[in-house]
Amino acid sequence: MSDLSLTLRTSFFSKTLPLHTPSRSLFAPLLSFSRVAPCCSLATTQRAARPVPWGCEIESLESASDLQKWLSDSGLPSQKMGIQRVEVGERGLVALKNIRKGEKLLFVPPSLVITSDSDWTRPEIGDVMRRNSVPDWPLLATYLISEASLDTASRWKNYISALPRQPYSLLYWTRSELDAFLVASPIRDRAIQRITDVTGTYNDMRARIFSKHPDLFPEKIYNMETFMWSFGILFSRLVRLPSMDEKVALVPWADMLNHSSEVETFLDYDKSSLGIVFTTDRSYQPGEQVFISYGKKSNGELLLSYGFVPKEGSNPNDSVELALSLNKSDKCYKEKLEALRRYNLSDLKHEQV
Ligand SMILES: C[S@@+](CC[C@H](N)C(=O)[O-])C[C@H]1O[C@@H](n2cnc3c(N)ncnc32)[C@H](O)[C@@H]1O
Repeated sequence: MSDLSLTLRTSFFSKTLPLHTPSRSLFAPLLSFSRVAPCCSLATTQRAARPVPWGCEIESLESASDLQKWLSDSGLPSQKMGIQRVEVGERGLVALKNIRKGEKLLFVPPSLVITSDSDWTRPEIGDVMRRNSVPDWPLLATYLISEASLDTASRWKNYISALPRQPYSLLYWTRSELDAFLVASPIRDRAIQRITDVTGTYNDMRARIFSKHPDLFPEKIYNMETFMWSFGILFSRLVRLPSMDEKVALVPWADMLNHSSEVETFLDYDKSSLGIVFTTDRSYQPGEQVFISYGKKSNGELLLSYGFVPKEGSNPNDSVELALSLNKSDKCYKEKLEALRRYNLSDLKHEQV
């Protein structure tokens, strides 16, 4: 494995963005979040990044019908849901017919899913990526940019046109916005770390690959702005599919589903129907928005990866991280330590206090 893949793995190897995996981390509940939620209007006041020349406005439905037509022409079976403007999440999938509890929906065939194994419209770019053992995340980020820049020559044209030109993402927040809105929150440091990781990954890719093949990777197309966009898309839409060997994938159509903390249903590959599905945990009437779960995440985690915060008080998985310390000179040190262990707080770094 080359240095590059090692460096990139350091940044992204442990990154998971499972729409299906409950999180066990605890983060501070950020009261200030609820003032930004649910649509994160801050997204419009970001650093002065040049917008990418593809995708659409985040609430746009213009490209949605083209997307739907292309998907059904390409093998997506007839759907009980359609893309509509919704109150929660700008655009979402809305029931067009009665949907029963326990029903499987979607059935997106693997041929319509983007993974690290997907064919590149320009195979010579994929060859360079493979030769350099680029890990999944930066590989998929580069794949998205490559296919987006090819416009109608890419088979993903209709999908990319329906992606937001600027996804809601903390990647676009300026340092002073992070300082102001995430004051005293651990999410502030994690957001800064994430921005540093994405920036570092782009710089590595540029130094070790892009600059060596300027004909394949012109800076006009492969630059910090397009990388921020593609990572913003990956953070907010990539799923890990347990039944596909934990592969990470972009699943067109399924990625129009918004999150609700009230539902407990996750995307996965269904071996019997050979498609990506989820099973409803409630019934839906025509006109109701259908939701999945992005995982049992706190408000802070949802903001960090998806750029939104649920309505105040609506997330039963919201949680707070409390930093506790225990002093060895405390005369009740032993008893307190035992009590902490009893409540599974044993990862406390009591040795150092
Ligand atoms: C997988 S996409 C879902 C489709 C997206 N609404 C669209 O129009 O492209 C995830 C993004 O949808 C939005 N979203 C999802 N669930 C939401 C919710 N409960 N409240 C507000 N925004 C939500 C956020 O912008 C998030 O980054």
